[in-house]
Amino acid sequence: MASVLRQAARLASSRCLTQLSAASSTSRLGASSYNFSPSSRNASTSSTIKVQLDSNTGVAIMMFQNPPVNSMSLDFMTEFVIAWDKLELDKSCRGIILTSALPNVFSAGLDIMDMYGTTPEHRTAFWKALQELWLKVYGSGKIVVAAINGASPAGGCLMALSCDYRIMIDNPKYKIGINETKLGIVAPFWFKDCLENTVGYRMSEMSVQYGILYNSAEALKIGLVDQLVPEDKLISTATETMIKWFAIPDYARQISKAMVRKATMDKMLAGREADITNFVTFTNKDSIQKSLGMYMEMLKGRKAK
Ligand SMILES: CCC/C=C/C(=O)SCCNC(=O)CCNC(=O)[C@H](O)C(C)(C)COP(=O)([O-])OP(=O)([O-])OC[C@H]1O[C@@H](n2cnc3c(N)ncnc32)[C@H](O)[C@@H]1OP(=O)([O-])[O-]
Repeated sequence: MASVLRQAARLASSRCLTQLSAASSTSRLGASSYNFSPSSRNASTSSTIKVQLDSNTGVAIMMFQNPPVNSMSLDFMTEFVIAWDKLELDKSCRGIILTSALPNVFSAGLDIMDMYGTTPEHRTAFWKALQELWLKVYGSGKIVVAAINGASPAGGCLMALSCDYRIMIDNPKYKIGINETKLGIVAPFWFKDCLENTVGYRMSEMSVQYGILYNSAEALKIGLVDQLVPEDKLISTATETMIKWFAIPDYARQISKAMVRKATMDKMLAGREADITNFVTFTNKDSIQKSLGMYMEMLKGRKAK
């Protein structure tokens, strides 16, 4: 317990855990009384991340708008982390909903063009940015809900897995999963750990090897998402869910969250440098560059058909 408390304190001092006063409890709110617009303010400063914070409810909605498919480029991830840090520092924000401002896609995962034909220096910066983003989201003391409104493969799935609760639009055309092997590449251990922590060992073993993308109903069945809703109910359900979570005292919930996530966080923090080296060495290989190039061709060709 002492080490968990230390970790919670460390996260707090590194701004991952935000100390929120019990006085900010939203017991004055009920899901039915939720009304976003009057008190919401646009807290966005970036071109690819739009943030709307309702200071009455404490709910922030962070929308990805990096057309065409919200791929996680170095620029996108840098802007994400800047926007995230602002929310972490904002004491009026108690929870964050991650969603997409684009139709049909939550996020297409890592931007393949950042991995294909780029220098090792660029890929080092790219991977560091991804680690940073993940550490912030996974280690956050705020309540984080993914409102998955479209396709969410690979890095998009990781982003959803890093949240506390996942709500997906009930539509079989939207797929989610860790599909890296289908591209001829390997998801790092922390992608696998997040999946395993969520759906269990056997399901992860199958998923990561076969690179399975699950439709919404399948994702619910294996526990990869927690709830399915019609499209027009996605944000209202995410907000109502958040408000229910607000009823739990923050401090107790934050320490419990840090305790549950500690082993996964520690593994990454201890292996960060090695993980970067692994990624850069792996993506230096001609065979991997060839696979990435072929995959990009396939994506572009699919569109041409
Ligand atoms: C080793 C480390 C671990 C790796 C983790 C990862 O996340 S690896 C990533 C694993 N990710 C995947 O496997 C997902 C691959 N993507 C998809 O499956 C689909 O794009 C979709 C289902 C997300 C959306 O379908 P849709 O029919 O709505 O859209 P569309 O298909 O027509 O594409 C529109 C444009 O976007 C382009 N583009 C797309 N994705 C990426 C990308 N990641 N990056 C860059 N660009 C991408 C696509 O080429 C096209 O460009 P164009 O021709 O306009 O210049």
